Amino acid sequence: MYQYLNIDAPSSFLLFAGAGSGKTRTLVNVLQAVRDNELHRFIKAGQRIAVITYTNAACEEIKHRLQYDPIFAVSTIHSFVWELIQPFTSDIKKWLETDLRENIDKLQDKINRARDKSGQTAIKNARSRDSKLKRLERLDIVQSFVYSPTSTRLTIGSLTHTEVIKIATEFLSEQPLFQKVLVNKFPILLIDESQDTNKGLMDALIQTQQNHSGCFSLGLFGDLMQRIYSGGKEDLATNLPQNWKTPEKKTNYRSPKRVIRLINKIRHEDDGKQQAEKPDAEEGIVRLFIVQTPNENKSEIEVGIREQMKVITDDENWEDDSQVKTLTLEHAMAARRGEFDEFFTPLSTEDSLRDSLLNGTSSTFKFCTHQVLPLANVIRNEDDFEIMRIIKKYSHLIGKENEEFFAEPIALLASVDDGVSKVKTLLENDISLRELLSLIGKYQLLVIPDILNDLLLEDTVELEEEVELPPNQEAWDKALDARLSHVENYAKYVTDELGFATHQGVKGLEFDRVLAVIDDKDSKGFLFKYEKFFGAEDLTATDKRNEASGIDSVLSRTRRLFYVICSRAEKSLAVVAYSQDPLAVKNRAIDAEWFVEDEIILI
Ligand SMILES: Nc1ncnc2c1ncn2[C@@H]1O[C@H](COP(=O)(O)OP(=O)(O)OP(=O)(O)O)[C@@H](O)[C@H]1O
Repeated sequence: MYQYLNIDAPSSFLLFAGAGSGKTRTLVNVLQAVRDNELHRFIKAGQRIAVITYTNAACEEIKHRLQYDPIFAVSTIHSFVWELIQPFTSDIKKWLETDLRENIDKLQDKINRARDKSGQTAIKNARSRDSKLKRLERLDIVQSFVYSPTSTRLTIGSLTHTEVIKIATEFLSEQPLFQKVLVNKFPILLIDESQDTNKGLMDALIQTQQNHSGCFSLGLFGDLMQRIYSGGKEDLATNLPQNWKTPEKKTNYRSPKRVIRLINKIRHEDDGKQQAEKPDAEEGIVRLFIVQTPNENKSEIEVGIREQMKVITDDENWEDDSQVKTLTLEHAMAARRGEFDEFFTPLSTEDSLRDSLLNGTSSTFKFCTHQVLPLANVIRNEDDFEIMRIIKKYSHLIGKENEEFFAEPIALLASVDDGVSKVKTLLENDISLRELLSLIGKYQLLVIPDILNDLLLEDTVELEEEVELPPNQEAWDKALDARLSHVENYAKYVTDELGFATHQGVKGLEFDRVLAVIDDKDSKGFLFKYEKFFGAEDLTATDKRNEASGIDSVLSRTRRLFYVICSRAEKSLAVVAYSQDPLAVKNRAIDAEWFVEDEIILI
């Protein structure tokens, strides 16, 4: 594949291959080879190699494997296109003006045609129109636009995630100059997980490649069977330009034989592509546990299943939390099982906090995870050196810039000491975040962000009347009552150190032992329905029609997600299906030849 990236005679290619076939590994190896052989040419020409991945975690992994060499620009698709469009302020402004006007007209039209002018929908449309009008009016004063893939704070010049993709797509499709900017800057562009890249943008990139085929190589990696998000280019494999290469990879290097047989069977109902085992593959073990619902003891049941897996596989690690990855459909389900729901649930119900809660990026979350928890930890361990380092670094209490410290250093250090020992006593119990922060605030061991500080003060201030808190603060007010252990588990969850992840979040990852929990009732989503897929719930006429005519539907989406989760296992796999009709699930699993009778355990 290295030869495709020869910048004197580049080729473009699509490497679509099944799970664990080494796509990501190939991507990294090929890039290392380019760097080893052609580095000087790129540096001389002031050019870089672009790599687009689907998540920030995947970005980090690839950057790490490429030793953070600056010749590679590794980013998510949003960050990548933002970097490209950012200098074009006046073009962005023009695009935004047209887009806002079109949307305002559309909304106005809907409002005019609404039968009930004071109904919920009409009111929502009017609100949305007004906010767009306001944005349009203030467009003139924007000096430069801003975009952050992680921040949810919108300022007057902010662009949304959708907008940066749309703008880049339109610029690439309609401005030859913009295509030139891209290919001059990045003569090689590789996209991992390209099955989920926005369709319009993908078309524009392929068009760009066709117009610059002599000096630009576009390489796409992915697997249509692992398409989880809508909006991707479904016909990517069947509608490629003729001069593209389509190398194949048929071996699964990740999973043991039994898992490969299972995922081959799952895939058999979709595009039918099958994988072979690597020569030294182990046999591996899979089991399907079916649990009758409703059931209130899911956590205990899953602990029991892990004990059974330990015996079945003769692998002690099934009992060790850190050695098993439990996959749930939603974060909320992981939060309950991973005991971080007291902190997570109230914050996750607030839309404006949700994204930063999941990637742990906002300053208030960081305050909790990077200041409060480490401080509590070193106080618990009586690590005096670290205690002082953290307090000094974050509190501004100890140092010449604090007049109080300057005037009476000994008294102040005594107060810090007092505070630390009170915190230590408090930490002997699983106290709430509120209790801990109150004490930290009282002794000024850290600088508490305003949003939390106001909530801590509330008890002591006599309020004349009940004040309604803004939604953000209300959510934080509830989260402050979380026990500290829940905040600690949350911090581990967002850094992937807790043994839980979501079905959608594990694309591209691999784990020795996977416990995949299938539980529609506990999830609020409507995109995936395992009960239907497993035959425990009737299909609607539309489901049947879609399935028969190959239209993407809840069944095909669920099948692909099932393929993704089962294909993460490197040694053994336990699928736990909570169902209202265990027998139907069992029959379907046997009929489809996913599992044999001996591998199915009814609970
Ligand atoms: N040729 C190879 N020889 C040995 N091991 C390999 C080879 N190719 C890949 N592997 C190993 O197999 C595992 C899966 O590889 P990789 O993650 O690159 O696959 P992938 O195709 O990107 O998978 P997925 O689509 O499921 O994310 C990794 O542990 C990788 O190191």
